[in-house]
Amino acid sequence: MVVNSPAEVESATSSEHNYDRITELKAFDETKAGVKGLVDAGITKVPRMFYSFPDKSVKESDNREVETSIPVVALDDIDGDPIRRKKVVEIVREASEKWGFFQVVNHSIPVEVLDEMLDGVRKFYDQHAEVKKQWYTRDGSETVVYNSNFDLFSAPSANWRDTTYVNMAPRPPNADELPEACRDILIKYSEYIKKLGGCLFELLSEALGLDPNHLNDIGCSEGLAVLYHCYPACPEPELTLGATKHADYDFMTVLLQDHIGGLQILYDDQWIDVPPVPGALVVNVGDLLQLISNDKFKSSQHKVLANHAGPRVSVACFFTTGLAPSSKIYGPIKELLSEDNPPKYRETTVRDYSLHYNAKGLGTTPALLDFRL
Ligand SMILES: O=C(O)CCC(=O)C(=O)O
Ligand SMILES: [Fe+2]
Repeated sequence: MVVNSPAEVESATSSEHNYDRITELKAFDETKAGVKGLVDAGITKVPRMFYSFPDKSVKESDNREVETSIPVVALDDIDGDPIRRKKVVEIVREASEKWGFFQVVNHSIPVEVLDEMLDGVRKFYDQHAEVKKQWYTRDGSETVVYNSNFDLFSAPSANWRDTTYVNMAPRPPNADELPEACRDILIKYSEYIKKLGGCLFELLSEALGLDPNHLNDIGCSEGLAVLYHCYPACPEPELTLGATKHADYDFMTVLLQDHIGGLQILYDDQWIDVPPVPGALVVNVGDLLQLISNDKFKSSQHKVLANHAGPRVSVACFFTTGLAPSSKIYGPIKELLSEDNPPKYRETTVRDYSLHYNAKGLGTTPALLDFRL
């Protein structure tokens, strides 16, 4: 059966849902070669397991012009010039309330380091499938977790991407446990990102009207998980997605994307492009920051389109301790609450929130809603 319009995709994916999906998923997973393996083998049709469902919550026919796009903020001089810092905090506040997203430039990570990081990711995924296989696993306790679709067996549709995941803080792995293809730059880049993360959490604290150290002091920048993605060129990009609509499960994400583009955020029922800006990093508020800010800051849903061009690579740095054992309890920050602003969420640990999010997988209802009081 040849399928090409979204309506036909929907009908195919629902009426033929009993096609041998599980067998196909298992066969795909057992190749340990990911989506890149399919593309390298010369596939010309997107297999059904990757078909995405039309998103009924978004008005596709609505062509309203959106008057603005997410801001790009320059971070130079914010330590030496209090007036400039105030301006930057104001932009960060507005963007975090309205979009949950902004981009930063002049962030003190040299552009050569950004380029080297993206090159390292390309080098990792360009390795022969037999070499990469050693890292392919679904065991989250491994130091390096490379696979395609962490939720392959639970999500309604698979994404056209492969991902590798490494926890770089608070307990970084030994260098020799990391893949040689990107080892050195991964360590160097993580150091830069930890520093930048500390500085961004200061700005976010100030934007919430708190002491600059508040978010760092309560542990928001304690954990860093680095996820590097590969979105191979797709022969039929209209049938699938690079990443299904989702919000991030951490406090904050700092994303490095290459020149190809495809990242979009959902704002006022419309998809807005997050265009690649040379030298920029994309910053977004995660679910846990929305929770502790009691909805002042927004963890926006976003997705990644599949593309004929590629592979697109990106590096998403998640500020979270993820599934590591955690005893710290997070709930809406007391200083932000009042009679008019009572807590909107129940308390949780980072681990419990992450477990809940992972169990749901992408493409379901937002995990954060399940923590609302
Ligand atoms: O690759 C991208 O542009 C976005 C990745 C992303 O949304 C994620 O890792 O959560
Ligand atoms: Fe994301």
